[in-house]
Order: sequence, then structure tokens, then C-alpha cells
Amino acid sequence: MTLKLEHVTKKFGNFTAVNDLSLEIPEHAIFGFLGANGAGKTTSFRMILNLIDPTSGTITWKGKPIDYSRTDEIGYLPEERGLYPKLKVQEQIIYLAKLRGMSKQDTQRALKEWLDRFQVPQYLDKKIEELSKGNQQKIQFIASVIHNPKLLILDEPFSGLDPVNVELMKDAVKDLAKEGTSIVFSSHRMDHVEELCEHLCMMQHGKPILHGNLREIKRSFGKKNLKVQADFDVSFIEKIPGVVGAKYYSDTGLYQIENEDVSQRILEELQGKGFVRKFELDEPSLNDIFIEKAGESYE
Ligand SMILES: Nc1ncnc2c1ncn2[C@@H]1O[C@H](COP(=O)(O)OP(=O)(O)OP(=O)(O)O)[C@@H](O)[C@H]1O
Repeated sequence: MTLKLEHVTKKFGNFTAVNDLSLEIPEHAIFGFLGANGAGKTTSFRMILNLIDPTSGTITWKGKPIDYSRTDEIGYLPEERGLYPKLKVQEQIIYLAKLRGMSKQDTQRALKEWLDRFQVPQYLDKKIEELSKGNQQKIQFIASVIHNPKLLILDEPFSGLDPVNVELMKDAVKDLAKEGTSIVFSSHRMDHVEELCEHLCMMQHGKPILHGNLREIKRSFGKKNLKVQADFDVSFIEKIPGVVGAKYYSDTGLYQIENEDVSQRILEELQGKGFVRKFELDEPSLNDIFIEKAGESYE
């Protein structure tokens, strides 16, 4: 029951918004679409949902094109938030859930649970226009998940939310995945994708420049990061073989090293030179990988 994109390209006139995108989104996974503004994330989602046609390539869900207008298996949180301002929260959600084939009673039950979960039970009979933007977003998120979709597509679900609400929404996304929903979400925040996703696709100017399992991507990148903080000058570390990058922030040296053996060599060289306050070996960040692949910084 996977979502499959094969050689998908979308052109608007002479401009290529998505360029030869192929990927498979495994069942029950959280899949992150990462990319700066204009990278092609929303265009990819619109094609997945059959809202616009690819110029070339094919997209299938369970082996067939998605019929977004009819299926009750899909949930979609669009980037442009679009609730009816004059409707009350309850009226709005009941209306949208009905389009997904849900009864009024089931919707009311599920809505109460979601409002409690998002700590806003008092919004049930409030008009959408009376809510703050972030709270409207929570309601629109509820609209996209109320019918327990099997495939959930979330376009920038965390943008505009304060840190507390980002955490609430992240937990909801994690729980939905645990319950069996396949989730695809876009973000320009690498930290959100690193935290939530097993799989990701990183887009740049319409092209996928990195794609696959997050752990595999990090492992195959090879290099690791080492943080050293000491009461003496540690800049000699950059000359040690296997150290391929160095940066300094006040009293901390940040090194990119080829492998773990190099960190052992560095540790030996540090012995007897003075007091070492920090020696921390880390996986490469997505940003490190992006810079190497794309030849430029992320945003
Ligand atoms: N209907 C359209 N006609 C012409 N160009 C378009 C159209 N839709 C999108 N584009 C262009 O395609 C590129 C990709 O846009 P898209 O909205 O997919 O990016 P995105 O990664 O979602 O960006 P953001 O993070 O800003 O939402 C942009 O340069 C955009 O201007």
C-alpha cells in the first residue's frame, strides 16, 4: 500500500517546478519533504493529490491514481489555510467530515477528542474568525485527520505555530503513524524532519538531491562531527589526518572527521595537554549533508 512517484516532472511554461522525482513512500512511515521556499514541495503534493497533472511521470497509491475528490482514505492539510470564517468549529468539521462519509455522531465524538487533545475544548462553538491563526491551523489539521485517513499529506503543518503547539502537533503526527497512517509532510525546517521522519526527500530547485532512509543517509555519508572544548588551544586538531573540516565558536572547536577512528586519534593527542571539558562525537546533521550535496548552505 505504498505511494509511488516515478520520474515525475512538472513544468509551468518553460519553468520546471519539479524535475524527475522518483520515490516510494512506505506504508505507516512518516516521510519528510524538505526544501527551501520554492523547492517544489507543494507542487509535488498537488500532483500526488491529483489536483494538477504532472507534465510527465506517474503517481500511484495502491497501484492506482489518487481520486482526491472521492476517497475517504486521504487527508490533506493544504498550505493555504482555508476554513469558512463565519462557520463555527463544530459546523465546519461536521460539514467537511460528511464529505468524507462520516456520520454526525462519529464526527462529534472524534472532534471532542481532538479538541481535548489540542487543549482547546472551548472552541467547539466558536466561529473560525474568532480564533487566532495558530488555533485555526489546529482546527484545519483536525479537519484533515478526523476521518482517520490511511494517507495523510500535510503541507507545512508546523509553520506559524508556537513551540508548545508544535510539540502537540508533532505528538499527534507520531501517534497517527503508530496507528497505521502513512504520513507525508513538507517543511523547510531540517530539525523537524530529523526528529519525525524515518524517510525523507530533500528538494532543491525542483530536483530531489537526497532521498531515502534518514539513518541510512547519515550512515552512508560517513563523516561525523566532533565537538571539543578545552582550557588550552585545540586548533592543532585540524592538522590531524582524517580531520576534514574545522569551525570555532568562542572556546569550542567543531570538527568534521572521516570516521570514529579519527576521534580516537584526537583523544590521544589531547592527553596530557590540559583540562578537556567536552569531547562529543555526533552523527552528521542533515544540514552538513545538504551543504556537501548541494554545494551551498540550506537557506
Ligand atoms: N501555478 C503555477 N504557475 C507557475 N509557477 C508555479 C505555479 N505553482 C508553483 N510555481 C512555481 O514552482 C516553484 C515551486 O513552487 P512550490 O509551491 O511547489 O514550492 P514549495 O517548495 O512548496 O515552496 P514554499 O516552501 O515556499 O511553499 C516556485 O518557483 C513557484 O513559483
